[in-house]
Amino acid sequence: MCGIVGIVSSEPVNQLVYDSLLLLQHRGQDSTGIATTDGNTLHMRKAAGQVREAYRTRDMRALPGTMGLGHVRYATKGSARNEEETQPFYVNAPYGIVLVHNGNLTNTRELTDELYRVDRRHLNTTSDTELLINILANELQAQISGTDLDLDQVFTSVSRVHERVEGSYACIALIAGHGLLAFRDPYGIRPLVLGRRPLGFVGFEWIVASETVALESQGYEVVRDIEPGEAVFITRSGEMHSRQCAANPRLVPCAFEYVYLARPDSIMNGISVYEARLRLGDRLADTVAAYTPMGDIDVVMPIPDSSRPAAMQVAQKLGIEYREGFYKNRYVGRTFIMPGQAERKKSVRQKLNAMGSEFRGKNILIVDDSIVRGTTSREIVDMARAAGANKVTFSSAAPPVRFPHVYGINMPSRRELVAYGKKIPEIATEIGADYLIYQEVADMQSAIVQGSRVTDLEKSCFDGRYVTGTVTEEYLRWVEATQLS
Ligand SMILES: O=P(O)(O)OC[C@H]1O[C@H](OP(=O)(O)OP(=O)(O)O)[C@H](O)[C@@H]1O
Ligand SMILES: NC(=O)CC[C@H](N)C(=O)O
Ligand SMILES: [Mg+2]
Repeated sequence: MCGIVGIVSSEPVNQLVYDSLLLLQHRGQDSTGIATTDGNTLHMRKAAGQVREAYRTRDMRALPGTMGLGHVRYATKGSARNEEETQPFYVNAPYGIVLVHNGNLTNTRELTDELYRVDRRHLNTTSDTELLINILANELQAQISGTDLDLDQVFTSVSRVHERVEGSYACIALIAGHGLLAFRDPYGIRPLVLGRRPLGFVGFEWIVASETVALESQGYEVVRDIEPGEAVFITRSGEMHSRQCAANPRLVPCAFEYVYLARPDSIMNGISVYEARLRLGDRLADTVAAYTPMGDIDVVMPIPDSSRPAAMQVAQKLGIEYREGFYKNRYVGRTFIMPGQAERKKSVRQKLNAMGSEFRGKNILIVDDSIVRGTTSREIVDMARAAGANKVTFSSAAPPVRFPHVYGINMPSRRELVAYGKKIPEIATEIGADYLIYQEVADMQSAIVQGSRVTDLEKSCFDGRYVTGTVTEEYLRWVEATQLS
């Protein structure tokens, strides 16, 4: 996952894009970039690290213009450390395009070959986003007949992108001199939402972003989610046009957004992330009650931050006291999205500290939102024991992660997953817990979608079923062999 935002206004947008990226920082910490346009010229600043460290005043001054977009990256393809792969990507024809992408393409080998052989385009990195912008540019170029660009040409190009590209992609592009284009893959795997606020007497300032938190915190009205397969084009003068560009769109959003990635105060596809996490806690409590003798638990404890809503609900439903025994260092970011296992492991210790008084002699039920590599759970169980806990029961509000995630979350390799090829008692031994309880897949799905129009979720990392066509055993092996450096 990454965080993306695009804004069309009649006033300078650089600060608005920056502020939006700060609100989306939880979606990516590797690098960031902003591009703006003041008519025909595209201005761009990119840097490694988080938003607050990346832009200085002189960088912001170098980003004039009334249309802009921005990106915070959590790399899933290529390299997290390669500056060349920091987004936005730029191509000079047609017109000049910059693009930001949240997601991961699964037919990159075929696309790389086609772009070279048929389209005669050069790729300079191994980023899937560079592929995507070149496919879009190529299709747009093929549509243009005169010098001007019309809506049909824009939307037909997006239809062609849907035909050629497989995987997940929520994208925003600026076409210099023309407008802002946003589109979502035909399954709507990654999120994208449209908002606006009044500007002047008749017009609106428009925003497109990964999460509603970027809209609401800045006073934008949430208009709606961009539909799977849909494209939205906002002209320089603020007219908004949209069209369904996919042949068979079907909403299958990523379950992991609700489990971990998104901020709890966002609403995605009509589902409040916070409420989904509360319901995950409710269902988990039932499973805990079914498998654990209740006398075995004195307190319920979350692992800050993401498991808090679920843990509160587990405690309430079981009628057991909720205590916060792990104190979180607010200056350490999210550990799961850091690149490299050594850094992730070290950061769990830096991030969380166990308070002895909450553990000594007690039987603890620890609740986390998910267990992926087991980095957090191993350290946490160890810390709980060192702080004097008696029995440690570990529970996860998501089911075991047993399959690679190929749609925009960096868990490409089965051997990295602590649950891969193991039964639950074996995983418990691996993380050092006395008992281990996981959410059931069906309970996770019903907890997330309850009361919404969403009927299915992209949950391949839990059940091994991939919604797009190209994900074969051979592909997974290739991903494992060439995984992110
Ligand atoms: O099994 P693992 O590979 O360790 O991954 C799972 C853990 O990583 C995440 O926490 P993170 O520190 O990233 O963020 P948070 O503060 O939002 O919980 C998640 O909430 C789990 O705690
Ligand atoms: N997490 C993402 O959305 C990553 C986007 C893109 N695949 C990259 O690696 O840069
Ligand atoms: Mg966590």
